[in-house]
Amino acid sequence: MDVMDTRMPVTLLTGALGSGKTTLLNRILSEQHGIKFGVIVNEFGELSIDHHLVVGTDEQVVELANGCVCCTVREDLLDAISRILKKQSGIEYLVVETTGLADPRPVAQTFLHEELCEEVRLDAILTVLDAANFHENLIRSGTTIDQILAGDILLLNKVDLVSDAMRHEIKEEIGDLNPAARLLETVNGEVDLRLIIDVDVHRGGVESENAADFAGAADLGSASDDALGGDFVSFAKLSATAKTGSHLSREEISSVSFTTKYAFDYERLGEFLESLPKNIFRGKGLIWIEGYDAQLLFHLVGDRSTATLHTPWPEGPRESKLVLIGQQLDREDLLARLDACLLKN
Ligand SMILES: Nc1nc2c(ncn2[C@@H]2O[C@H](COP(=O)(O)OP(=O)(O)OP(=O)(O)O)[C@@H](O)[C@H]2O)c(=O)[nH]1
Repeated sequence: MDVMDTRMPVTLLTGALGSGKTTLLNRILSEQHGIKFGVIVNEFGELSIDHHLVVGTDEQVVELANGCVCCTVREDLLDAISRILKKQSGIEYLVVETTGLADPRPVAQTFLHEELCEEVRLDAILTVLDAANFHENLIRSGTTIDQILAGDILLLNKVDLVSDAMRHEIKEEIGDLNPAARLLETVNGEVDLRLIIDVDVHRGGVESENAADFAGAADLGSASDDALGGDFVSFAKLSATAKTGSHLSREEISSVSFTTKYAFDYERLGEFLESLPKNIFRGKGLIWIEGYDAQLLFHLVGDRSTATLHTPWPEGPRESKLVLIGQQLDREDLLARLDACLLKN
């Protein structure tokens, strides 16, 4: 990095649903590094659960509205970053976590926009890969390949869940797809932060190797801007329109969200979660179980689910939130079955 470069570095954190992005983010935020991070999270599904799971303070964490950041909410991203820059909150470094379904390339393009490029610089695109669901994710969504191709650093996470032979096979496949990227293996996102954060300093001036691609893309963006009266928002809208309904509807991926102020019955909820259909490959929830003072944190990734006691419920009325993501979901059936797990009397 140029020693005079005072722009705020941005790490773009991407990777398939449930690959371990929030786990890594929390690791980054929790370590003693003396850097004040700002975080922007974007989730797929109408409910934000990550917002409650990220360890930063409210002031540090900005949540983007529902949507896939690569398709529909790039304007929000631009606004969110501009607000962070204006706030003078002392934030020195920004991490943007995209949904697991986002192509990071158009998101990265946002940082090259003239409104931002003098104040922020893309440090690296960090792609988290789920070793346990590597092939399933490749088959399920074309964006998994986009995420691998775009990554400057690839973290092969969850290596604890696969055999050595499988790990080697996956590493070879990744190497064939993106030989230029730095490939690191991790469990629960445990990694030396110097290898992933502010890498152009630590690697001696190597800024995002894929940035050149985005520079080209940004030029294209400017050309469209001129045609639209030089207004980036219009360009973003145009791209959004062009892309809306593209990859998510083609892949028939959707989400069902459920919130309730009633407590769940432990047994009934357990039976429901164990009998989830195979077309649901991601689930996340913070759930109130009758008789428990701590929130139950539920995660489903592929065919593996965990339920652990999280932090105690804050004072006041309790509200459970659950999101299920999959292909060709039977929304009415899922909502009715969830409702049947509640204790309403
Ligand atoms: N066994 C194992 N589990 C992991 C590892 N990393 C993360 N997990 C678990 O995987 C689940 C999903 O992790 P998250 O960090 O929420 O994944 P994410 O990529 O943020 O998920 P989305 O926001 O839905 O895309 C959680 O239950 C984590 O505890 C790992 O290396 N090994």
